[in-house]
Amino acid sequence: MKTEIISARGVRVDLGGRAVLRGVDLTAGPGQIVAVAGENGVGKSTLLRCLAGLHSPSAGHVEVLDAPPADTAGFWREVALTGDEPAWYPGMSVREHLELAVSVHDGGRLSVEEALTAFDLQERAELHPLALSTGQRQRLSLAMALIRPSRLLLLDEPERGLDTAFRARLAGVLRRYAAEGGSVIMATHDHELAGECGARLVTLEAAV
Ligand SMILES: Nc1ncnc2c1ncn2[C@@H]1O[C@H](COP(=O)(O)OP(=O)(O)OP(=O)(O)O)[C@@H](O)[C@H]1O
Repeated sequence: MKTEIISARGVRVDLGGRAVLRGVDLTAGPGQIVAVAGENGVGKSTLLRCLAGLHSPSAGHVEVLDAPPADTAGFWREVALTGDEPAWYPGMSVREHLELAVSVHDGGRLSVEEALTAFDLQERAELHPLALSTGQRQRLSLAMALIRPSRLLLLDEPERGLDTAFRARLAGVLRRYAAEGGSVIMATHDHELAGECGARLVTLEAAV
């Protein structure tokens, strides 16, 4: 029986006429957290986008949940991606954004109150997201990904804007997600976060 959630072999991605990724291998099974590290520009975000079906590899083979990743509704029911700040709905509060995530996905992994507590947003729940600080908005982005059911989280620099105390707390949130059988691939510069999550570290080297 196949147990891998992600299987990427010999992946090459070309952007702007040059290879950004070349010969990249990555696997992850249920309950595993993988931290993808490497210097600025080495291709971490590109790899995540490739796993999300948003870039096609020009060589190699990628399977996510037993099929090539595809930007389809069925794929996004199983996979949550965070990276660039999402567009927030005008006139909707933090709480309403979380309620929306639960209703769109037919139920939550967490209740809205649990998510507000886990991401320390209880006192900001009635504000519009743009009234939050940068780090608080990052916590909301992560809460939107974790409140809904999924089998795979693709997180691009989840530590962005977070203070040290919340980074430690995030490690606990991700460990719990993995303990429930979910897989996490995160691009990160934060080796401490990766260590606290018990993540397997994969360091990308510049494609030559
Ligand atoms: N659309 C694009 N067209 C051309 N080149 C691109 C495009 N997107 C990214 N690149 C290039 O691909 C390389 C990898 O970018 P990527 O964002 O994946 O790096 P990264 O490892 O995530 O970097 P960082 O740590 O700074 O976030 C960079 O040199 C970037 O300039």
